[in-house]
Amino acid sequence: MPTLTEALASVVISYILYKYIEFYRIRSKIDSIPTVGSDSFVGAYINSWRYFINGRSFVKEGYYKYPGAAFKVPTLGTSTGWQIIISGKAMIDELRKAPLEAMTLAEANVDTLQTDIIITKHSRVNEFQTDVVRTPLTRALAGRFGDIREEIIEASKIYLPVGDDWEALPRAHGALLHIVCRTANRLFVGLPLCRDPEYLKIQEDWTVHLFMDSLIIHAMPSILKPVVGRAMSKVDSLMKRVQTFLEATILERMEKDAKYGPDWEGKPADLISWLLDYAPPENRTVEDITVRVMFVNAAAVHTTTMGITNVLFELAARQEYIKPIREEISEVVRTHGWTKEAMLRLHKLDSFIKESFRLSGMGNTAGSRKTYKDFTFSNGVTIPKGYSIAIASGAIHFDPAIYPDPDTFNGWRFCETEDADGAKTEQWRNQVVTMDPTWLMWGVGRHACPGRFFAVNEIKAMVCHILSTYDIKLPGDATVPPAGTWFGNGRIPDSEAQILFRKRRSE
Ligand code: HEM
Repeated sequence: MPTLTEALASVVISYILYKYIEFYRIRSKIDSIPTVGSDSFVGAYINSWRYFINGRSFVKEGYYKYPGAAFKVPTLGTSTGWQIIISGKAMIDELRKAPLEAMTLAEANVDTLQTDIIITKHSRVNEFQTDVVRTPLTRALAGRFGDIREEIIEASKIYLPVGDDWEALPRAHGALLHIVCRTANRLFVGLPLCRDPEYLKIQEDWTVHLFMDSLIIHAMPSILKPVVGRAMSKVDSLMKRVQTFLEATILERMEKDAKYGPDWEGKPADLISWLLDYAPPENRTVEDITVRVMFVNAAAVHTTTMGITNVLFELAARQEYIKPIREEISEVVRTHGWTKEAMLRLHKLDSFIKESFRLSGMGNTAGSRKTYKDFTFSNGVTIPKGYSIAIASGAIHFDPAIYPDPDTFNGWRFCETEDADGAKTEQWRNQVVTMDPTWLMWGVGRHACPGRFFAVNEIKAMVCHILSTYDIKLPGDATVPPAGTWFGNGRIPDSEAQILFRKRRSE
């Protein structure tokens, strides 16, 4: 009879042996793609943690070693344990055009976020909410700009200090998160729900739970994932709670649709109406619409918050930009009022935001996809079925051949050109929302971010309100913005960093 210790030891040894055989089986299918760092069983495991902490250096190394080609890095964030990364115009273009039957973002998300375990039946669904964001939500931005601006102003009164003297806003990132979440939900679900503290807290928190839970599930032995992973996740109960907030509204809208047809008088122009308009019959349920409202919040809230936080850190650190941007705002608003049209004409601010996005980044890679079948690029690189692929966006955004002097912040990089004699001409090129193979903030192709127009309008409207109402600076008059933290492929702004505010005195 083996002792308990012997029995446990044999379970552990069998598990390691199984992982060892599995590792080489999975790797053998992508052996032709070079690895950054070690690709041995132990070396790759160590590197997957190093990639989690400092993925940027891996992507940069691969980008310069294998230009226009593919390389792979070990990662904790996919079920194969590998992330294949590509660069070069031709490969990016082929990924952009890859058919949905070959690879999708949704499948990459199912894998990275372990949604089959965490949100089970809602994991692999018809993604009509993407069409809703792309079309009716984006079209409504002009008509609902007044509401968006009003919510920014009202939320700022609560979350931003407004004394005559400098006052620190501790954890600026957290305060901005509340403003962004309220503003987004003014558009998504309207008043009064967009100001309900419990509803907002869930919308702010649930995405964080999803990310953290998925990381823990990736680290578990496969056999435990479905039961332990599911049991520990709070996401299901949060979804049920949001359903109680939305149920009466969704039912009332469905009733009115049934009674008066789809265009009844007084129908609110919000996410709930648009989702019901776009939902196939089998998806017109309270539960399904609730889940979509949560998915859109997940896509919209933390991304936009990171964007505006980085922009404000840069502005507070680089005081010399504040005056020209304020002048531009006054001039444009004098002609166009507080409208979406005005936001479109803020060229200097647009360039500043784009440069802030480029330098502070948010992701190290973009255009994540997982393959449903083998996919071969025209240069002969094959991505086998079931593997994850992405573009080396972080390295591309710092490539000196594309962005001269890439490590230097130049807020006018995208709104000025310099001739051979160094004379500068104002010329607006490449807005922040415009995509191309060298500007990958929004991903690529059919999965490219459909919410980018809303995100940029919201960020511009927030900057306009803040610069018109307050002076801002960093503690100690620092001229370098707070550094962010990298986790795997993402960069999170310093959540402890402060911004100082006072009632506007300067021009
Ligand atoms: C600064 C803010 C934002 C950033 C940086 C951002 C970035 C991205 C990126 C990189 C993707 C994946 C693209 C790809 O894989 O090719 C994406 C997808 C998506 N984003 Fe955004 N996003 C932002 C804000 C928003 C907002 C405000 C919304 C909604 C109103 C939104 C809705 C979506 C949706 C629905 C998708 C999925 C598209 C699909 O599956 O085809 N995003 N976003």
